[in-house]
Amino acid sequence: MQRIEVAVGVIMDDTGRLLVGQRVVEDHYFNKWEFPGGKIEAGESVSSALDREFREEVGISVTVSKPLIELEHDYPDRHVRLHVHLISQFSGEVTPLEGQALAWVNFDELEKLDFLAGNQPIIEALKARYGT
Ligand SMILES: Nc1nc2c([nH]c(=O)n2[C@H]2C[C@H](O)[C@@H](COP(=O)(O)OP(=O)(O)OP(=O)(O)O)O2)c(=O)[nH]1
Ligand SMILES: [Mg+2]
Repeated sequence: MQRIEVAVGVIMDDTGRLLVGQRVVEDHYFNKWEFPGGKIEAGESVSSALDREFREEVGISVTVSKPLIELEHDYPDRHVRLHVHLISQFSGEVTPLEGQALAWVNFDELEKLDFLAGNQPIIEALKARYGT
């Protein structure tokens, strides 16, 4: 199976809450929570893919981001490599442009969400860095 390269962005607000979205595509992962992002197109860097995906899905332009973690996960129907960046600067207003739910959640709330299975290492990395 082909490995899909994915750019994923984590934004934390001033109070330590994280931006999460709920998937709207009606595939196996319908309604699962994720960090916004999407597939990296040919010739794109992670940063430019992030900026494009956040413009399309969340209505903001990503101006500064840095790598947090890179990981691979095998789902039954697809293998993904997630390039996860922490976004520290953006412009525009966060807006759910694809009809998806978007929410700002703290770590306690994050743990209760039905997240994509591949995301546990991301959550662990965030807790190691910011959690109590
Ligand atoms: N955006 C995102 N994708 C994730 C996360 N965790 C995870 O395993 N994935 C996987 C699920 C998908 O197979 C893939 C992302 O692809 P996607 O379906 O969101 O791609 P896309 O936004 O480009 O959407 P499309 O144009 O193909 O419809 O990465 C995550 O936290 N955020
Ligand atoms: Mg997406």
